[in-house]
Amino acid sequence: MSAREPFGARLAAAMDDAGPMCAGIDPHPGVLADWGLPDDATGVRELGLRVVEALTGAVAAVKPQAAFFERHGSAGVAALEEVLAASHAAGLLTVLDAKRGDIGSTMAAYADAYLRDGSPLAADALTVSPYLGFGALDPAVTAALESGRGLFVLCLTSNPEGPSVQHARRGAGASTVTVAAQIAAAAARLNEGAAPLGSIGLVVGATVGDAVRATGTDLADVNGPLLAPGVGAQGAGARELATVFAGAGRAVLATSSRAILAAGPDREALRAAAREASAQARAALRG
Ligand SMILES: O=c1ccn([C@@H]2O[C@H](COP(=O)(O)O)[C@@H](O)[C@H]2O)c(=O)[nH]1
Repeated sequence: MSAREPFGARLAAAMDDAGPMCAGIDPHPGVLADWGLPDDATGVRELGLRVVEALTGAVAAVKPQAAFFERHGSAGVAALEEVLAASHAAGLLTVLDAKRGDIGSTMAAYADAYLRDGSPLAADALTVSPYLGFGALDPAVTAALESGRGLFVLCLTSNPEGPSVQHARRGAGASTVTVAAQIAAAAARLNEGAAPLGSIGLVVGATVGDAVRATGTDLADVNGPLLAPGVGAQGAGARELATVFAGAGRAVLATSSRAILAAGPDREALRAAAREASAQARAALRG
């Protein structure tokens, strides 16, 4: 067992302090250009480090999107390692958005890469995909719980293509159950008894409209954090957060990337945009 407090407890404390907002670190080519940075590994490194420096204390967590670092090969991955290390040094929680998922034996290697003390790519939490079966995530669940880290399991994603898989039903007659509801129930079982919040969270987009009700997904009983992408560039705002997460608001960590980064590169403007997004999320989810 780890000396570190469980991720759920650390995240709950960070959200109480800074508000329920996570800033995404997504160095798109266009964002790098707007910041006057090159579209290479030095550019993504610089953007990531500036975000961490500017937003420590203003948001509960940062969420580097692995894809934008991997685009630049090994130098980009080295930049991601530096951004993670700077966040840890600053005491800022990290959610690495890499959406890993594979057969159990390979999942164990992903767990080793992202959820093990001493690994250069270790984050406080990792996004994972349950579409090889929730049970295939077991090595990551074990590694996360043993090391005081967390997972966010894709449940109802923010993109329009998600429902074709996530709303699918199994069973017959009145006893059908959706894929999303099964994922939420599996997470709830892993979080049973945890306080103030378990460490096995879900990804539920702020853009999903009526999908929580329509799929019979019980968010109120998950007892784990709910990562809510879709705020800002994908069109969701305070109203959508309040509606989608009614009854479960205290567990929600809203996340926004492009809309916050658009305020940069000026440090004070970036910090002000993040603080404003955080205040709006707090009012919508905890007001
Ligand atoms: O359902 C999901 C899961 C993950 N994401 C990721 O979040 C950010 C969103 O970026 P914005 O610029 O705020 O739109 C991005 O890294 C996605 O890969 C998501 O959008 N939806």
